[in-house]
Amino acid sequence: MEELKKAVAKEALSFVDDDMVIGLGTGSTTAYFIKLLGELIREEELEVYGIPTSHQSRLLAIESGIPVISLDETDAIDIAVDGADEVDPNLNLIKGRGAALTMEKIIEYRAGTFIVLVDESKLVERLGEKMPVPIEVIPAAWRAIAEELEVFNAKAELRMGVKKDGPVITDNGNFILDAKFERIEDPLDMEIELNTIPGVVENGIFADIADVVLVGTRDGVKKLER
Ligand SMILES: O=C[C@H](O)[C@H](O)[C@H](O)COP(=O)(O)O
Repeated sequence: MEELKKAVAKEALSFVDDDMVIGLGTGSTTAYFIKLLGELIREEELEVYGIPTSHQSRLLAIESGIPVISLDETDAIDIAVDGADEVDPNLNLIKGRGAALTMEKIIEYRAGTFIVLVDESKLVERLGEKMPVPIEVIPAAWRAIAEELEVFNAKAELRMGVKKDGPVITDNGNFILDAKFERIEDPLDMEIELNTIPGVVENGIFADIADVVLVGTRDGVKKLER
């Protein structure tokens, strides 16, 4: 599995050019990309800037020698590269296992080309088949929102910390609800609908924003495009 992640990360380097501003996703697959991007910048003396989507990607980018900037320091993001938890046949995604979904969506929505890196185990027929939808919520509203999600036939659990007592706190200081849906008929509709609940900051359905999905398979890297 690690080999497949490395292979897609390497393939994503073919989208990188000099003078680019690149959105840097979060997670184990993107971590390979960030390290390889650092090497490429050094070897080819590129003038490339990274916009991190989390503390994780920011720290790793700095460690890898990638100059980092923030969203308000640039007019345009050329490409963004990130992993995903599920990808459906229309290239709609579930993201947020690492609780970084809000900043990821802010940056990837604005990128000229959004490139997703996954291994073949992430491909599903229908979103929500295997993974819950992570929802970032204002802490004071978590219980009310969890109850409201029952209207959508979803069972929500408050995500708890590992090596920390109590709930996970996101980079933005919020909680995460993991919502297991019985069925998500229309990902775009559901994405919009969830964000209308007061107290929801953002949800992990990324409908209609991936341009390219690079899939690591045992027979090599496959490229899916919208
Ligand atoms: O918040 C985390 C992100 O959405 C990750 O990009 C996603 O969970 C994929 O992570 P990984 O590449 O580690 O499977």
